[in-house]
Amino acid sequence: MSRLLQKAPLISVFQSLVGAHGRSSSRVFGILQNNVGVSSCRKSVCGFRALCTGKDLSIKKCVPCDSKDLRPMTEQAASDLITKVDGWNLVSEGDAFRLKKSWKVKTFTKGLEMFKLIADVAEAEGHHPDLHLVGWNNVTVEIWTHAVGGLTENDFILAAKINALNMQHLLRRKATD
Ligand SMILES: C[C@H](O)[C@H](O)[C@H]1CNC2=NC(N)=NC(=O)C2=N1
Repeated sequence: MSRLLQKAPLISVFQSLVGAHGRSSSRVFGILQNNVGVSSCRKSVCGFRALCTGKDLSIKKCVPCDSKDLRPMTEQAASDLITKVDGWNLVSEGDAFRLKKSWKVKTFTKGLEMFKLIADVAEAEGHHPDLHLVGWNNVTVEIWTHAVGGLTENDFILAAKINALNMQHLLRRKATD
């Protein structure tokens, strides 16, 4: 491998790496720098952390929240990832961020059925949301990583898996439907 690197001058490797993005190298580094810690589940590649794309969030696995390299992600990283989980909002509680999404369910018991579906995913992932059922048919789910007091990729994985659940039969049809 080192022989190969000796052949390819570093500058051309670097240009090929950042040129395709159509962005200046500082812009690419800026994005990468802001996203360190976003993909705690990815090994670093040539010193850069590969970025997680939303479409693969729902098939990823949460990492144990007590793993040593887990730390809260930056606001920029969270703002990038929130676009990948449909219907979820980034809300700040004090100086920390959480993910939040609400649904209207058909009945109180269908709200509890929804909790059970979400609980099964949370247990399978070892990562758990806060569940609220208010005014008999208003469900709100909040997710953040308690162990680090902020957001990690685990939270977005759980949100994506919740989005992938078949819950349509539990939900009230929107007025616009
Ligand atoms: C060891 C295990 O990862 C921890 O107990 C888990 C359980 N579920 C969790 N869920 C959430 N949302 N945050 C945590 O820090 C957390 N920790």
